[in-house]
Parts: sequence; structure tokens; C-alpha cells
Amino acid sequence: MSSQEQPEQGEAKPRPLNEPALTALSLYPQDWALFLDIDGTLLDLAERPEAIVVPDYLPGTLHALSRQLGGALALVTGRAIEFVDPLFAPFRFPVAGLHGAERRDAAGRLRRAHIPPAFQAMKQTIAYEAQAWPGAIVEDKGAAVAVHFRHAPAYESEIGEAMQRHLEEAGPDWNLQRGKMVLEICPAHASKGHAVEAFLSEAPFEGRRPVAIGDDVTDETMFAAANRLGGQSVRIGDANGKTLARASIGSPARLRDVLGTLVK
Ligand SMILES: O=P(O)(O)OC[C@H]1O[C@H](O[C@H]2O[C@H](CO)[C@@H](O)[C@H](O)[C@H]2O)[C@H](O)[C@@H](O)[C@@H]1O
Ligand SMILES: [Mg+2]
Repeated sequence: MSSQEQPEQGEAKPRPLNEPALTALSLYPQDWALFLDIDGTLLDLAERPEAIVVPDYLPGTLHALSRQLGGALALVTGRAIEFVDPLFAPFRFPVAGLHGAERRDAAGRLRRAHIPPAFQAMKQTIAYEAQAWPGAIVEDKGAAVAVHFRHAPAYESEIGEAMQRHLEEAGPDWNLQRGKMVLEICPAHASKGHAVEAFLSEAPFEGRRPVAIGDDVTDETMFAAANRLGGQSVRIGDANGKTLARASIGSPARLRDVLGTLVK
């Protein structure tokens, strides 16, 4: 996120969403596009990356909403695309993965991120180093690697120092991304905001106003894009005012309820 996009210290908290504000998605579906983060937004956070639970009804709700929006619904996530598809089977939505570093558009065209040999080697080194951080989980996402410290909080600074060192060795093509109890190295060229803009340059998203919904720092660039493009930005949970989102919803469960009410 550029310094221009950073929320000001002490900026007013996003107002609790007047949920009818999202009813535009239902009333004027031809005018809007919906961009949804996954972890902590559509789905409740879980203790481990693979322990997330997708409620049975959710893929069907998203499919119905997508049809209502003429297909202008995309998932924008830090997960790898191949992890996302089985979650929402039998449906396959347009999706940006690895915080925007890879993307599958509405026509099914896939743009992958390159994985240089040196990055493969770095992932192996991180997996080896993680043996010294009991409880830490290394998540290999292809062109990104995450170290989760939810169960190893005492090692947060040690993990941070190691990841910073690897980042410096990897060079300017890579970025250190902080999330909820996680640090990850991912391609620097991409952001969720760029992914939203890329979708909006193509059918069926083109010409629509974006609604971006997320819960974490990585979602701030898509909030900035949505705000700039005349849309709506919604943060899930409490960000203590440190967000560009203009509205908030209390929890993923509440968001799922709201999405259900939008289906005609
Ligand atoms: O952009 P998102 O769709 O929100 O993905 C962000 C990261 O989500 C996952 O990690 C987070 O969720 C886990 C499961 O609930 C949780 O255990 C972990 O503490 C969270 O950081 C995922 O594992 C990462 O790869 C994503 O980047
Ligand atoms: Mg999230």
C-alpha cells in the first residue's frame, strides 16, 4: 500500500454498515460488481490454514449472486487459486490469488506468477528453519510462502527477522506481507487493488461500480480502488479505525446472512 493510501492516524472508524447500502447489488445488479476476500470475510478464521469450514449453502449463495450480477462477482484472496476452487465446488468463480499475483478472469484465462528456482530454494530453507519454531506452520503457495505463528506467538519476532532476511536476499521483485498471525513473501508486482482494476477493465465487470469486502491489511488496496472508482468498501470486524473502508460488518457470519438476503 502506498503512503498516500494509508489511513490517517485517528481517522474516524468506518461506520457500521447500513446494510440496505448493499441492497443496490440486488436492486440494480447491472450496475455493480462484487469483490470478496475469503479468510476472515466469507469464512470464519480457523486455527490452521486448512481447517477452514465452508458452510454448505455458501457456494450456492455466491453462484446465485454471481448470476444476478451477470457474472460480475470475483474472489480476491491471499490463497492460491488451486486451493480456492475446491472450496466452492461445483462452481468456479473469477478469482485473483496470492494477493493479486495470479488471476483467472471471467473467460477462464489464467495468469500465473513465475516461480524462479531461487524462490523454490528459499521455500525449502524456510521450511528447514521453521523446525526451530515449534507450532509455526509453513504454507507453500507456489509463488508465495507464508509462515503462520498463531500457535507459535513467542517466535513472532524471530520469524519476522528471518523473513526480512530472506526478503532482502530475494530482491525487489518480492514483498513481505503481514496478515493475521502470519508473515508471507509474495510477488511485489501485484496487489488486490490492481486485481480489482484488472477485472473492471474486462467483461462482465467493465463499466460497473465495485463493492469490495475484506478484513485485513492486504484488502486495503482494494478498498482504495473501490473508493476511487465510486464504489463501496466494507471491512469485516473491527480495524480500530486503521482502514480505508467506509463501512463495516461485524463478522463473516453476518456478512453471509447479508449476502443471502441480496439473492432475489
Ligand atoms: O486474503 P484472504 O482470503 O483473507 O487470505 C489471507 C490468508 O488467509 C489464510 O490465513 C489466515 O486464515 C487462516 C485460516 O482461517 C488462519 O489460520 C491464519 O491465521 C490467517 O492468517 C491463508 O492461510 C493465507 O495463505 C492467506 O494469505
Ligand atoms: Mg481475509
